[in-house]
Amino acid sequence: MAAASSFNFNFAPNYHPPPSPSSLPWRNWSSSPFASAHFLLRRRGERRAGSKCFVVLAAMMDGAKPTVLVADKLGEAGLDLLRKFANLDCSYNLSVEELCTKISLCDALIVRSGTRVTREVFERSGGRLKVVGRAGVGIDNVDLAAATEHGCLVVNAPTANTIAAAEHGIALLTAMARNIAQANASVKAGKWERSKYIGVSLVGKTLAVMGFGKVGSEVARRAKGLGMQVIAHDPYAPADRARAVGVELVTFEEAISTADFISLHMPLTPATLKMFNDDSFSKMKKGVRIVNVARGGVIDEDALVRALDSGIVAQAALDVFTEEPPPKESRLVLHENVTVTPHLGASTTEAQEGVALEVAEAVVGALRGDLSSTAVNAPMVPAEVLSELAPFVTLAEKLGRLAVQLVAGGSGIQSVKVTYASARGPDDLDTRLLRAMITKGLIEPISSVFVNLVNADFNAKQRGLRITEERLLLDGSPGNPLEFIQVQIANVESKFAAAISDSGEIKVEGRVKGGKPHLTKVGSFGVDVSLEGSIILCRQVDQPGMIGKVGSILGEENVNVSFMSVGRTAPQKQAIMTIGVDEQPSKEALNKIGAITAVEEFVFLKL
Ligand SMILES: NC(=O)c1ccc[n+]([C@@H]2O[C@H](COP(=O)([O-])OP(=O)(O)OC[C@H]3O[C@@H](n4cnc5c(N)ncnc54)[C@H](O)[C@@H]3O)[C@@H](O)[C@H]2O)c1
Ligand SMILES: O=C(O)[C@H](O)COP(=O)(O)O
Repeated sequence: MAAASSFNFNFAPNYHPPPSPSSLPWRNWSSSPFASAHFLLRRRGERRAGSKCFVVLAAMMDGAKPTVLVADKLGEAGLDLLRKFANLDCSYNLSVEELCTKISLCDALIVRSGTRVTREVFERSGGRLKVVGRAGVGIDNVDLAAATEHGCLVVNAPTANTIAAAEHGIALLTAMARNIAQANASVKAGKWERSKYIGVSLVGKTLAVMGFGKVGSEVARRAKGLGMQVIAHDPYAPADRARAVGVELVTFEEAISTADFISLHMPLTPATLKMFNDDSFSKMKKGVRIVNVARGGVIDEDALVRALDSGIVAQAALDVFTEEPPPKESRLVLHENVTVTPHLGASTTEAQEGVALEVAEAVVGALRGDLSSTAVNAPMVPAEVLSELAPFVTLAEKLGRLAVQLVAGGSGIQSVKVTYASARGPDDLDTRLLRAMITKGLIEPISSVFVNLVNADFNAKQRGLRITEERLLLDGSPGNPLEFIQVQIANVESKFAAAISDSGEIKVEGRVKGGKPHLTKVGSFGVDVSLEGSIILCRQVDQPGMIGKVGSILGEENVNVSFMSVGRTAPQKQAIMTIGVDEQPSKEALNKIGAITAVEEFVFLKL
């Protein structure tokens, strides 16, 4: 039984709502099975031990210490850790031009929300920048698409400031309800306005938590402790997680129309941009109070001013703004019913030490090819799965390399079909890594780009390469993750005609035998060679003495033959000889092989 699927080229970054949360395990860390785990980072196919996950990255500066630019203030614990491993350049408040000038000398960049990491930054890095570390949660200040296109890993610190942000949300909620900021200013101005600052009670009121992730759920817990009725809206949060906190998940409309207080905790994405606008304010209960410790951009700030003026919104307490710092004359900031703080949600001593360590560990890990847990623009595979998949990862890349080298020059490759034959169901077999490695194998021999797990899909898309994946569900026990992988390139000519299968595509198939990748089929011919070094494929009329003839031509050239094998259709008919060689034979030697009378065609393939 085969289930075909065309692969989605877009390695969607976290925070860009996917169709289902489970399809993007690298988003929404609190609810992900990987939340507190470490992830394995890999460099150029070299495997390292790790406890949980895997990301391909080529970031190690062999020998030399990497340079890390810290562009926003970072806690000392993080800086100390970074110093042990890298040359640190702590330069704050850089202009765009200063940042772009420095970046070509840096292997990693660490920022908070104060620095925008734009496409220009990646472009001007000239390929040196391998990791961007965001010392915090929100990655809306990092151009993830550009990072991915440049093969640059983005990591964040998703957990260390959760409690600080939740506490700040509760602080704003209670301060707003009791006019603390306004009353404080009034007393300090020499006034004593007790009747002006009568507040509202929280107990028994309905709080709608918009975005039930890490911060939202902590706010919900605390609000319940204050005696509030808490409902939540989050299209991607599991209902059972909400139920466990005693919170009902409701629709957006229901949340905003029934709440006395609304607290915002979603990321800023194209989907959430200005989701609180004239239309949504018009559906709210008159006198609603709003807290925003998420991102300013989720509110249309002009619409909020109108809603405040009309009394639909009685009060707002805001830690974040569309533009930070907001303009001095901002009507919103100056509004008497608005309480503001300068993006202080994560600003506790504890949270800052925490994020600094969290991001420093992630960046150092990424640069070293070690453990990290927080990649936001790369898929990951659990380590236990990785250890099983490792030989198939090598096989996948080599099959891609072989297949593309079999294409005759001038044929444009557009369509590649990958078949995974396995007794495991799709839920038990994560093929993203294999697909990325096949893509790497397909692209690298014919281009100068370096393809890694971060940018594989992007590079495929750039080249107009459409890769479809098919699963062949085999009977039997799923002990092995895969029985074989097949790569087929359609609508092309081959420089080795025997590589064209009966159905007209270039076809190569491989299996893992004794932990080693083997090529087991070329076109319709069964072969069996270990995929090491390079290989010569020879189609010949099956007859005695061929191995000896080819062996002596290579021997004269001092080319070491690691193996030879012959697969034939029938005795005395056609056969394919596969010869493994450690060195590349000269053109003359290859021509001599081609001149052997029985040889009908041959090709030299580099692995
Ligand atoms: N003010 C601060 O200093 C501060 C500190 C920490 C976090 N934050 C911000 O708070 C927000 C939440 O952080 P977090 O750590 O809880 O992130 P999170 O990823 O754990 O949670 C975000 C939640 O929002 C949900 N969501 C996505 N789209 C949504 C939509 N359209 N409607 C409703 N929910 C949606 C997601 O499913 C997720 O559950 C982020 O914007 C983050 O940048 C601000
Ligand atoms: O997304 C976050 O983590 C918060 O907004 C904190 O941002 P900051 O690191 O700039 O304080």
